Amino acid sequence: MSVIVLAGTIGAGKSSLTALLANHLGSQAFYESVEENEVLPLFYQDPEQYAFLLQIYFLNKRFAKIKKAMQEDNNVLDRSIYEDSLLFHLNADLGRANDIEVRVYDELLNNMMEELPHAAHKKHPDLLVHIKVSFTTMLKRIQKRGRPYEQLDYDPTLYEYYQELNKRYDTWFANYNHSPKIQIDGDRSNFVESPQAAQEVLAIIDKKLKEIRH
Ligand SMILES: Nc1ncnc2c1ncn2[C@@H]1O[C@H](COP(=O)(O)OP(=O)(O)O)[C@@H](O)[C@H]1O
Ligand SMILES: Nc1nc2c(ncn2[C@H]2C[C@H](O)[C@@H](COP(=O)(O)O)O2)c(=O)[nH]1
Repeated sequence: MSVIVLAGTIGAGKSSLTALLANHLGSQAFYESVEENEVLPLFYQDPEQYAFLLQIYFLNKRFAKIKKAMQEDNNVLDRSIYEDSLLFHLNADLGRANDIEVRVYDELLNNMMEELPHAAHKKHPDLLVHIKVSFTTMLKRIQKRGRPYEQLDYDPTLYEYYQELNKRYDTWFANYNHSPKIQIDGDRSNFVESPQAAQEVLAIIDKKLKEIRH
């Protein structure tokens, strides 16, 4: 069984392209747990208090979604489990998790990653699609989507948080080697409002999937 997974910073366009791609492939989209996530708003209110709990929440939900997504071919996952550690360690580096929490998280993540092949028939996705956006675009997209607790006027310190996150994604993608990968320029391709841009992105993904599977 194979899945395609979307990766990218906050507001990059993962959920939007997940929907487009799943519709194009006639498969199921598995979105990140956000709207029903009771910890997320608490995290943005008090990151020091909730960074660890939020990460355990997301890790657990991601693992469950991978198991479900892997039950059929060509399903599409919104954000990869490989980004979980990036997000948690950014928060830990900002002092929002203590050494014990980091140790507990790292051990749990390692154990769960070892269980992936048994739980999901296959350890890795067929393809990871990274949407790269500039920091300026990231901020614009977060504002456009309009989640109150993500806005800079809610918490101006989110500027540095988002800036560091976007910077770390470049290194993360460069080092990612768990599966074939491609990168989409989210600054230039308006696959949300331009049907032509959407077709172009889907054609790029189709081409890569064909290469991988033949
Ligand atoms: N390529 C794009 N061009 C223009 N707007 C986009 C693009 N990708 C996403 N958006 C918009 O940016 C916001 C965030 O998109 P979303 O898919 O939720 O990103 P993510 O899931 O990566 O956080 C939404 O309002 C969406 O309509
Ligand atoms: N601290 C963490 N926050 C996370 C994680 N995964 C998502 N998120 C946050 C970021 C956004 O506010 C929201 C949705 O993410 P998008 O990238 O889809 O905008 O949830 C995580 O693992 N840790």
